Amino acid sequence: MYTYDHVFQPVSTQVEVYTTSARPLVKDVLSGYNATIFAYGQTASGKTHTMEGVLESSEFRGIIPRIVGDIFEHIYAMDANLEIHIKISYFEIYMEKIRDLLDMTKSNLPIGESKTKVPYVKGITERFATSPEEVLAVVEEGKSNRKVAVTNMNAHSSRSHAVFLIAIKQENKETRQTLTGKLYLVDLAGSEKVEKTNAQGLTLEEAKTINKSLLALSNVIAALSEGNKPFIPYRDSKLTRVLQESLGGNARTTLIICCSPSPYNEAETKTTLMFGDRAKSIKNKVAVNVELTAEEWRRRFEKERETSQKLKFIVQQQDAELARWRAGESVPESERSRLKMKAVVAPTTAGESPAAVTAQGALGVNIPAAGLATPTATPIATPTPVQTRAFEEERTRLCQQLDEKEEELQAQSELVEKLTMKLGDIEENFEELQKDNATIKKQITVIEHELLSSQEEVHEVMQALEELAVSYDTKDREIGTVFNDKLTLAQENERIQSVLDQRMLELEKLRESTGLDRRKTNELLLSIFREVNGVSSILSPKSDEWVPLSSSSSSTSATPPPKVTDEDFTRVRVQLSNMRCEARSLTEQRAILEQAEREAKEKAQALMKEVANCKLKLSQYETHNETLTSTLKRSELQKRDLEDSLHSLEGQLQDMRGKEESLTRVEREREQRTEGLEHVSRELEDLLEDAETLLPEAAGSPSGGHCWQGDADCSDNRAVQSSAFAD
Ligand SMILES: Nc1ncnc2c1ncn2[C@@H]1O[C@H](COP(=O)(O)OP(=O)(O)OP(=O)(O)O)[C@@H](O)[C@H]1O
Repeated sequence: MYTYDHVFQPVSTQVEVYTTSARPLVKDVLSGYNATIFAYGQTASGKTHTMEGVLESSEFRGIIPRIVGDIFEHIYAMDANLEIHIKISYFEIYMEKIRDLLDMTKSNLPIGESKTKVPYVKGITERFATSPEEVLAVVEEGKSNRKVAVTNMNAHSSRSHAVFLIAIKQENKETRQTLTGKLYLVDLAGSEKVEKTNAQGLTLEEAKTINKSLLALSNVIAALSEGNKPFIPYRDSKLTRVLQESLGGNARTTLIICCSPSPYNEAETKTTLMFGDRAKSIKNKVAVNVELTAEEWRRRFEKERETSQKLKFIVQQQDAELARWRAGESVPESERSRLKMKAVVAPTTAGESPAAVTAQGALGVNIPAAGLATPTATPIATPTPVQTRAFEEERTRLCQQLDEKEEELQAQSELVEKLTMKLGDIEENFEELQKDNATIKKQITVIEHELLSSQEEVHEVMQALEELAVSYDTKDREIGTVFNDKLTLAQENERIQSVLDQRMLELEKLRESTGLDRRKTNELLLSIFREVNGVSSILSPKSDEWVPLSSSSSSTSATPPPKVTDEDFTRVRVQLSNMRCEARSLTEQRAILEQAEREAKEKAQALMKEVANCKLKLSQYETHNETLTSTLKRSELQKRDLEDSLHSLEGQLQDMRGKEESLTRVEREREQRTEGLEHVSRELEDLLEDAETLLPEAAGSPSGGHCWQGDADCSDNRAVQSSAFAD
């Protein structure tokens, strides 16, 4: 169950919404009150439609164009004695930055505080307007600037709070009295949940910031609705800080909550309804922003003084009468004091400012009547000439005192103003310094991280270098061993080659000698065969005659063979047996030689194999050697690269150390500056405290003429509100 002042149906028209929720504020603003209209709700629920609508359409125009029209209508019908100034500002709060929509160069405006502790946007553009058209032109300008920002920075219309401010200052040309009313028209950012939008990156940041500022708004509203909270967290976001006056302060505030009827948005709708319900219970403390002229203050002071003198006189008379009664004297009726206190202090509405009357009439705000009327109902005893003179002297003295106090007060106010400004500047500087400090700290952390990672990197590089050096040594040793092996192999190869050459020579010789032996053996065998042939021809069974072996066919018929004797036979037989022996020994020699040849061949083959093996090994070693050499070269290159990177890392390390030193220096300087600033701000606070103690003294003196908000001694407790105009 939620409670609201009014609920509009989906079919409600723009006129209905305006007439019910916004129109009553027009009179309030023109009577010197502050007013605010907020539009709250999730994206696309109709906030902009409600606040702006379609500017050009008379049917679909929203609150802004309608209220502007009404304000001007009222102004046109007002007293000609009033001088009216209308100033317009238009800004948006996006990602906790205040952007001036009437001057795009102002993208991060600070928030300041007026003398009366009212927050305002420092340096915001204020445009004077003399007609509704001019105001609407400013609205259009702001809207188009917002569109430019939208296209430049991704669509953020629904993610920024747009604040349109109309400040109306009325000055009575006769009395110089001024009334100031401010009207804030706020189109809040969409209040949807982050998870529902699937926001990521910048959008997520935006959503978080919006949620943060809307959370700050609901926290402020919650704290205000509880009513007994000593602290209201206005400073938690720029939105609540800027609109501090509108939230539980001096403003008549209307909150329009826009809800979606879709079941999909049930959660958001419920939150929105609860937000509105809670906001409903807040009670603002409204007061007219009136500035009294010095003349008005003096007039009131004179009145007060007269009353006090009369009262004093009555008291004196009554004291005297009492003394007489106490002394046992009877005071006759004719000498008794006839003055009644009531008659002197009887209130009257005469002299009350028109603004206060309007305020009472229109808003029912309990503003006590101002001033005291001269008593007319009861006659006052005429003072004696001595008393009159004394009064006159007293009056002159009091007037002088009043002038002095006024001057003092003026000087003090100026001093306070200056000090406040200085304090503001110092606070700004301090904030900036704190921001710088935070940035520097972040940078230091980043640099420290970088330094740490670089140190780790250097460490890793050093380790890698060490490992490389170790592997380099191992490889070097391996290469040395391989070189030695290669040398030994080459020597072995040479030795084997020489042995091989020797064996080849031996083989050659052996071949030659075998060839010679063969030839000899052949020749011998030939001669033996010849001889055997001769012998066989001699011993041929066909004839008993010897046929010479060499000429058996040709000389058969020519000469008869000689006669063979037994001796010849014996000789031949001996010769034959000798030849047989010789042939046997030769055959044996031949077999030995053939065996030796075979062995030599085998040996040669084995040697050849060994040589081939050696050659293979050599080529393998050479390949291995080449691989090792290339690995060595690569390792050397790597080593050189690593040395280079080590050098550059050392350079970086030195740079970082330099940076670290400079950062430490900056940090030290900053600390010194912070200390200095703190010292200055302490001094300023002391000064302000002194000034504050001096101010009430000055204001509370019997002749004090200024009335400050909340001053209990003041007969008229209407707030004296210094507005942005005064700033
Ligand atoms: N009551 C209504 N009648 C007709 N159209 C409406 C109404 N409310 C909203 N719309 C339309 O719905 C659309 C979204 O509304 P609008 O832009 O006002 O939403 P919003 O809450 O301001 O959104 P955002 O948070 O994105 O700024 C607009 O096209 C608007 O014209």
